[in-house]
Amino acid sequence: MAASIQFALQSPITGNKRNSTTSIGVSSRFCYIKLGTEPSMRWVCVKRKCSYDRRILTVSCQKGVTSSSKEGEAWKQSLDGEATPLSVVMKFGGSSVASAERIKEVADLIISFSEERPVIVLSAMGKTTNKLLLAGEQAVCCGVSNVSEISELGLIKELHLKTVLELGLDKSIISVLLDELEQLLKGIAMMKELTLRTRDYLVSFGECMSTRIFAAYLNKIGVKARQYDAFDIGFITTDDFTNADILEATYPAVAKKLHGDWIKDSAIPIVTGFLGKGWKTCAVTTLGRGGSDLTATTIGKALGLREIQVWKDVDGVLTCDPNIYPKARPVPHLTFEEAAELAYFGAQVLHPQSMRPAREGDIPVRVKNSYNPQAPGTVITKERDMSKAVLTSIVLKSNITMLDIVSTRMLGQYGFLAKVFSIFEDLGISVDCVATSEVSISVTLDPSKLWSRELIQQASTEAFNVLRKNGVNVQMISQGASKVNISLIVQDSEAKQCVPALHAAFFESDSLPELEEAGFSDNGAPVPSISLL
Ligand SMILES: Nc1ncnc2c1ncn2[C@@H]1O[C@H](COP(=O)(O)OP(=O)(O)O)[C@@H](O)[C@H]1O
Ligand SMILES: N[C@@H](CC(=O)OP(=O)(O)O)C(=O)O
Repeated sequence: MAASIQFALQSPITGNKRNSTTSIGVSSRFCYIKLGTEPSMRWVCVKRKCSYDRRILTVSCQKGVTSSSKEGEAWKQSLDGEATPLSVVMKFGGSSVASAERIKEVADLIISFSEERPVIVLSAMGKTTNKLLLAGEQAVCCGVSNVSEISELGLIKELHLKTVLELGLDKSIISVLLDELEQLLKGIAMMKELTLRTRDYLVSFGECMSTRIFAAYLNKIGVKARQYDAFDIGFITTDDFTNADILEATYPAVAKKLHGDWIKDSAIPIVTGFLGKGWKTCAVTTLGRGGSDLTATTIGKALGLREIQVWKDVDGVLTCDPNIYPKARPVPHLTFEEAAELAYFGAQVLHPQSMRPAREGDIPVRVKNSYNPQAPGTVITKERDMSKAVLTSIVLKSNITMLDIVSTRMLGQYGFLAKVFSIFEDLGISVDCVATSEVSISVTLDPSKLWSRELIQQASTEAFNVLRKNGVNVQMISQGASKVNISLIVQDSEAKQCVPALHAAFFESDSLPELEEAGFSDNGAPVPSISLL
């Protein structure tokens, strides 16, 4: 099939239409078009079914979103007209690859899906990322000569070397990285500082080692695999170290590399989660904690895959955090919007940004349990049957700050809210929930979006009743435009008791558990929000 496409592009700025023959590449479901020749113009991804029409495409160009034309050209050459045979991406979190035994189990799981031709994304083994960060903190103050004695460095070495040994692999696959890691820690000790940039480079050792070990193990047992560092295959990000955003240029570059290599010599790609490369600095960046989920959905969208699988240590997305309330149960279906809200409000199970590429590519995300693969898990799609849904899940977010602004000067005035929010903007503080009256505004400060739908009335009334019966004073309620969330703000000291009470009311029997008498401290201290999704 030819993949050269005629598009009449309409400039979003001038409104002028201009004919443009934009040669592009296609993946199995998408095609990418580069708008303009300047590097600052963005890639646009459209559904492949549109790609063979001559049609007007109106697009908005985002400032600051960049793409390299060189990559686009190379990508075009490799993908022209060809659908990728890769079909799913499977991401395994730290808990799924925490030991040699777990790695063997995950390898067996992948082999059992061999007809899928998967791309594998891995996080660092177990709690390695936390240990690397602690080692970095210790290096800042321990002195160069004591770096070898840092306890976390010892634990990291021990875990990885033991794993390599138990899997029957050659330790040379990680020994260079372990030496480099120690050198880096000595550098930190010498400088007596740990910048955000260095922090990202430091934690990257976790994913770099886990993927090398896993690929080597698959090859050893006769399953052809190829290891990739995400920062070397086109994961191009902003330079916001520790919390970088993926840039549009990533999609064609990653698709080109993974698809092209597969076509030349098919081997299961094993990709480092969580990592990218800053587009200006070219340094290693990270996508925020838990960012491997986002790596997986980005690959899913780039290649237009059939499904994105995120394998965890729980039976899917649950009705609440099982660490707070063990009776939490799996939620079988969620929409992208609901899952994103859950994640924004702090449900640790998914990375807050990870739903965006899946939603844009309309690719189902399945959250599964690598310890219990038979469990159906949670399927996240664009739409689901909402006819019986009242409440989906409860998230508790601690230590948010609530600010009450009271001024009689607001009465009958205009522009007051605008002034307040411009101050937050100047300070770079994102506002979470807002409630207003004629003379006051209450805001909670943290990132999120909120909703309203018919059922919200029922859900919020019932939630209020549950909390009132249990003596909890709701300080603020907020529902916003995204239609999938209500937030109730209560005192920190009462928050953990609210979750079982709400869970029992909405997901269990009719009888409600009584909360213990809780002292209300009204001292304006940070309060948590309970988000009811
Ligand atoms: N609503 C929720 N549903 C499922 N898990 C949750 C929820 N809220 C918090 N969690 C926690 O998230 C953990 C899974 O996420 P994460 O640690 O990122 O997994 P992984 O490292 O395997 O990717 C679970 O073990 C659970 O403790
Ligand atoms: N290892 C990184 C990235 C990640 O996604 O981890 P996990 O999948 O284990 O949450 C972290 O701990 O943040």
